[in-house]
Amino acid sequence: MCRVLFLFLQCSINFMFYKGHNIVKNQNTDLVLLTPLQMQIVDKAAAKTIPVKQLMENAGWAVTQEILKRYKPCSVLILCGPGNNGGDGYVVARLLAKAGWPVCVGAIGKPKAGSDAEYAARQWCGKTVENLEAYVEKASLVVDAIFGAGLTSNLDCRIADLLRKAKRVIAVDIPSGIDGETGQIKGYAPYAELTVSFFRAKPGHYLLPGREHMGVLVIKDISILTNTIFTIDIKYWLNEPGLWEIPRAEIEDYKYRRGAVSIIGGSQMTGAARLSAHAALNMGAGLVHILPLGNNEIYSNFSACLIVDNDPLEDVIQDKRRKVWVCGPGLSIKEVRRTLPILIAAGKKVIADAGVFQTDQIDMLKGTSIITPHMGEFKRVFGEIIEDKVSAARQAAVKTGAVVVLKGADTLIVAPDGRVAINQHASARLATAGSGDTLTGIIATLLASGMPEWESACAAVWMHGEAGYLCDHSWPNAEMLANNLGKARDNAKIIKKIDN
Ligand SMILES: NC(=O)C1=CN([C@@H]2O[C@H](COP(=O)(O)OP(=O)(O)OC[C@H]3O[C@@H](n4cnc5c(N)ncnc54)[C@H](OP(=O)(O)O)[C@@H]3O)[C@@H](O)[C@H]2O)[C@H](O)CC1
Ligand SMILES: [K+]
Repeated sequence: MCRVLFLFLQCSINFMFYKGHNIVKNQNTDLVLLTPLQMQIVDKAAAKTIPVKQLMENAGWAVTQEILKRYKPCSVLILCGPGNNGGDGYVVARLLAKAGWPVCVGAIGKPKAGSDAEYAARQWCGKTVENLEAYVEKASLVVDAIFGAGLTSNLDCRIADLLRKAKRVIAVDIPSGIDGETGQIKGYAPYAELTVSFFRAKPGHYLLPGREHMGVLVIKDISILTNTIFTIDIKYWLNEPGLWEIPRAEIEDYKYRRGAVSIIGGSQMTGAARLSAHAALNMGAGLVHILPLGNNEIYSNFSACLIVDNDPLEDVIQDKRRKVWVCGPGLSIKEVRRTLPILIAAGKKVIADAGVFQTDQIDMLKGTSIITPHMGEFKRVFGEIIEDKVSAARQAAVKTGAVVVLKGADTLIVAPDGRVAINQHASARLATAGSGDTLTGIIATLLASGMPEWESACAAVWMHGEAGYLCDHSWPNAEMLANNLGKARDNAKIIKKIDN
């Protein structure tokens, strides 16, 4: 009850800040992810009201509290780099030693004269060791305060070798070597068992491969005010309820207002379109049509709730109430070429999946609303990833004008205007045949119910993950996922109620 009240108050305050502000629009600030560069801007803004020395003290205190909460006293080596990450490390050393723990510091580089990190280093009166190789092997815990947001290039081999020898690592802000924006590894990065970061998480905490290195990730408040976020053009969010809102069923709803989903049904691989339809029906679409390109009987026998079109596509698209179409699941390239251009030319909102990714013809996708490739399909259409996958997905979104759902263990939902949501709400067990068709049906339902493109895709990806979690310990197949969607939708609303 208290938590609900607290969250309600917090969100009301957040909402007051949102109003009238044109950068973060009606979106839960708790879900904002800040790039290292944006974090520097926040730090600078925060430093106008709280000195950096105090922020550093708060950061070090926050890390110390997490260590004291989780571990019994043991020998700790704190590796401190030359910047403020190292500064946080010196604070941890002082506070842990004060709590009676056997602590020593290993200095990797020297803080700049007059810097806040140098100030923190001077406050450390305990043991500083030189022979780091020997100490790192002996220490029960190694605190990695070498580099955080300020990492600029690959980790030096000596530092990498040192970290390799550590048995159990606790990372301050982020494990050294992980790029806070992309989650990529710069040379080497340790696998921490606990990572304590501050104010807001960074994209690199959730993007793979970085995410695998975090262990338990804890984000601590260090007294930076939420309103410092509003000076920044936020582009990254964690995909959780609160980032989007699912329309409620209203008493005056009728089937077309709830949303009509139309699916092109392949003539050979008929399971995919049926799975999309099954998901749309279970997600609460007002009505679901399949337009078969052959094999009508199998679609007609599928479900009494499904409407199977008898007329050709050219006629069916005249129905203005049928705005949202799924094109691709189970389709051959020939079938895609026969249908996709007609849908786009008719101004339909098209969710393009599977069969549309069989060529490298990007132009074919222009005018679609949402595309949902997995990494293999993405590379086939857009080529190898040269920088990182977020940049590649952003470029693809700009080129096609569509929201790109780049499916994987860290599914990205990227809008042509640059917004990126990172999804971690999914288990590896979702990787099963038909799972993508189910996702397409969920997206179509939400889009047909009036949600905007990016929000529909974000909500659908979360609910797809939730449906997988609802399968408990069994291995979900696509039908089981679809069967859990009603409950997944309810759960999204329950969490949403608390957050807003
Ligand atoms: N609000 C907050 O979240 C706060 C965070 N704090 C902590 O501050 C760090 C960020 O501090 P910063 O000083 O910007 O950066 P780092 O400590 O990560 O590193 C900067 C120094 O490291 C050198 N560097 C960078 N990469 C390498 C490399 N590959 N090899 C060798 N040296 C490297 C860099 O040298 P330059 O020549 O590039 O300048 C710097 O000397 C954040 O992560 C938090 O832990 C604050 O304590 C309080 C508020
Ligand atoms: K670190």
